[in-house]
Amino acid sequence: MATLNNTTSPTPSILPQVSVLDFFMPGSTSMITTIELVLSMNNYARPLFVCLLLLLPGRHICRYIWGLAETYFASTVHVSQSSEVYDMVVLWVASQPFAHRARSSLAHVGWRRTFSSESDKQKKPLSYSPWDGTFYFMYENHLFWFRSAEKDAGYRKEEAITVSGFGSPAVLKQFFDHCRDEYLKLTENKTTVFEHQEGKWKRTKVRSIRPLSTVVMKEEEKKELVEDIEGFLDSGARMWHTNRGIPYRRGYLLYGPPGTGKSSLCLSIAGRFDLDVYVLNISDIDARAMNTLLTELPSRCVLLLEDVDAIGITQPRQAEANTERAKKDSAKPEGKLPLSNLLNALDGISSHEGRLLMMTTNHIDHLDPALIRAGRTDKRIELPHADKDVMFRLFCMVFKRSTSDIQDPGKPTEDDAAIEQYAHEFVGKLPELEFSPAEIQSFLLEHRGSARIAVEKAQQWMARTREERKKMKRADSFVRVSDLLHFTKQIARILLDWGGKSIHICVGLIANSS
Ligand SMILES: Nc1ncnc2c1ncn2[C@@H]1O[C@H](COP(=O)(O)OP(=O)(O)OP(=O)(O)O)[C@@H](O)[C@H]1O
Repeated sequence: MATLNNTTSPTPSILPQVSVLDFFMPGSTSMITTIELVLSMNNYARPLFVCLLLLLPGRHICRYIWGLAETYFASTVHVSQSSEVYDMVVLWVASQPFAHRARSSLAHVGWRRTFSSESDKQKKPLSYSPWDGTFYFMYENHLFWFRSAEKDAGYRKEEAITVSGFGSPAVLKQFFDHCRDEYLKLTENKTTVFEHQEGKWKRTKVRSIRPLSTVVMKEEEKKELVEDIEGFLDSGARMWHTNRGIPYRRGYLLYGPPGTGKSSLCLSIAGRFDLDVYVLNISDIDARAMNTLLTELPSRCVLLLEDVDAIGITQPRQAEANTERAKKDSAKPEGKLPLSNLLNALDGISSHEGRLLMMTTNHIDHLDPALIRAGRTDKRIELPHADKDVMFRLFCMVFKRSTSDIQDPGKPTEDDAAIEQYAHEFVGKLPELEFSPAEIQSFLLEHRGSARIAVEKAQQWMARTREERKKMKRADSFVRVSDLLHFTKQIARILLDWGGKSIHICVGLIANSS
């Protein structure tokens, strides 16, 4: 109790003096009061109070010391979201225990499954990665910390991460190599497809490699293509080209009607040579963005330009330069990339060496000769509608048993000889070069439970498909007629307008002259 009395009694006696002090040193009154309060505290309260007082600046001091240590002794690697390294690190981090304990996380739908071979049983599985904070972990007995935050990347926000650690930068690099190895394990036997978004390459799909044998086409042509690419990707090929001053690039054009396997062949080739596919959507970008994207391509990859006839770059260059209309066209949002820019980017000084260019088109005759001249397009491969051989092989591919198929034990299965027999019957019922492999495959899949039923229904399907095509053609020609009517109306309106104006001018002139 005595102590309590002591704490209260001195305060009023010093007030008159401190108010004068306060005049010269604002805040000194309360400081002196606090000191007196501490001095008058009992033995337990005093150290407790002192500890609390120390703790407050202590936190700042610690942070300051940590900052200094980080600046002078830690190594840091920065990774932006648009880089593939981001996936490597975040995938590794997401699989670590500290990530599961993180109180702040970013949720993703089906993200890890993109890479792994987990079954698709679960609908929209969620995965989490630590987000917005600092997360500490041990790697090879070194303390590392991972930070993620949103950063300003010019006109938009971009997620960025940093990984830091004390000690030699070599350990940090070793950590990144480890993340890379884990990532490569996940993408083994997979083809990664990149597309561009906001001027940056972004991984959009990771697909299981499609075996080349599943793309049904003329075998000699396929073999020739594979050998050509093998030669191009050979370890000594780059030097060979350099020594002879020949640009180290190769271009292929795959052409044919829709659904004949052009895209499938590109993906399959990429898988066969363990290359990633970069899909360039030309209708979406201007010349500058395209140049930047091309310079960011890795040293070995497939650059895919799909439907080159349909992207507004097909006008011959002469016409492009001369006609007013072409100038107007080039201002349109679609096809805003002039052909000359594309050609320069593909094989000009700044173009990328070591890439495989694959272009696909449904209309080779619509293409500018400059785009498909030798040197830009080294090989042209036609993928036509299905002939007898293609139909036969498609049939066998769908119905023959594969060793990795999961068999239904209750279901009788036909042996390969019987399937081949059915395949011959099937081929006999359909005409050559009328249907695309995609159409035939789709029909066969409809009846994949029974080869016999597929054969029985083949002619019915053929008649139905022909009928559907006729209807589509009629609808198409109707659209064309209505387009023509619309066009005629426009012309008539312009003529009337023009005629009206001329009469008006003539009347005006006559009136003036009289
Ligand atoms: N030659 C083929 N061999 C095996 N499958 C094929 C073949 N052609 C088409 N298909 C199948 O048809 C579907 C469509 O094929 P794909 O997209 O490769 O055709 P495409 O020629 O690129 O068509 P488009 O010109 O419309 O882009 C795919 O599922 C593919 O498996």
